[in-house]
Amino acid sequence: MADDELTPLQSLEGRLLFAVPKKGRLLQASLNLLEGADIQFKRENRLDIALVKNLPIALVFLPAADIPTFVGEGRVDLGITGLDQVQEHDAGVRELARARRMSGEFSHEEPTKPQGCETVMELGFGACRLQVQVPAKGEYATGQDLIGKNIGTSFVHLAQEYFARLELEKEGVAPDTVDLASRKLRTKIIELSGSVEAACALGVADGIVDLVESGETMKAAGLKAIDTVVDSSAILIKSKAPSNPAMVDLIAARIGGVITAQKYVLCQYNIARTSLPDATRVTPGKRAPTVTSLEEDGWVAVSSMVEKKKIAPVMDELMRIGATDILVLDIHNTRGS
Ligand SMILES: Nc1ncnc2c1ncn2[C@@H]1O[C@H](COP(=O)(O)OP(=O)(O)OP(=O)(O)O)[C@@H](O)[C@H]1O
Ligand SMILES: O=P(O)(O)OC[C@H]1O[C@H](OP(=O)(O)OP(=O)(O)O)[C@H](O)[C@@H]1O
Repeated sequence: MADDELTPLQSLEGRLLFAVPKKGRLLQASLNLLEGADIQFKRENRLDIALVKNLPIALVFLPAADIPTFVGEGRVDLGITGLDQVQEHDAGVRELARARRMSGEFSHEEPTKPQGCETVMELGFGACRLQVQVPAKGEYATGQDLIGKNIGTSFVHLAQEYFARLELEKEGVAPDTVDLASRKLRTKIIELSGSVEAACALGVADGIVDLVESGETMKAAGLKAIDTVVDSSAILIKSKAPSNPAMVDLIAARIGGVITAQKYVLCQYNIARTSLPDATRVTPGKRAPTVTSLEEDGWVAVSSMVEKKKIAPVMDELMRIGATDILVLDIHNTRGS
């Protein structure tokens, strides 16, 4: 039977599973990355699995918060999610392990694959911070002031660890010497699944632990940040035992190429050979600039990758050292750079 005659679930056999956020802040940038890496697929309406046409891969569309679980348990080979979600998942795994230790319960079921996920690379989008926030006009100024209070959050495990540390610090105990979950938290962590910023105004919480990007939501809700728990951005993660490591490397190389292309431009110009040391200083390239002789004696053409965000001052500097015919070109894709 041909692949297109099978239902997606039937034809997953032999395919690398790649989890992609099914909605929300990371969806569009993730789809752009897949397109740049020439991962071709058609997502049928309401189906969360899509077979890739040109590679032995199946995409699985999952909530960003669940992707670390699927990858960490080795059910899915690769995934795109936020570092905040990976850290929250890891904190949950630590908590479960501690709870099991404390109750004397040990799992007899040995996992068939190594557990946990590894970061392959940062993806250059989805930058945000998980911050402790309190009413801007209220009495709380530090995390310590919130000890014993009510905290609203979707990141319950990270919040629990954060306040466990603060409580230990306050008692003068070094957090690293104590099992964080082996003691009862005085601070009350209240799990909320969205619109966390409303919790203080509505009297549910004294403070919250929530994501901030532009700060607009926090400002509109009359909150201010008093501490940062995680500095996050989107990452590519892989399972510790992927089904096809060579395919994981291929996808990672393709995605890496797209990210580099998005981050850099190619700067080309002509310059007197005597000024080449200055030029190399201004545009060192990722490894070294490419220098070609020109027909005109004493002149060379230089070509070098420059970070997009630095290109304007670099062009100013090139003009200053006597470069001419300066061109800046977009890079469509890269590999091996
Ligand atoms: N304001 C933001 N700016 C940038 N990235 C964000 C922002 N909010 C969240 N993120 C990133 O996107 C990830 C997914 O968040 P998002 O709110 O889009 O999830 P979701 O799956 O739609 O869940 P929910 O239904 O809880 O909102 C976060 O874990 C974080 O890494
Ligand atoms: O600093 P800002 O740029 O304003 O972004 C921060 C907001 O974005 C996220 O929520 P999202 O809009 O994804 O909705 P949610 O509250 O349903 O999670 C986050 O939980 C904040 O509420």
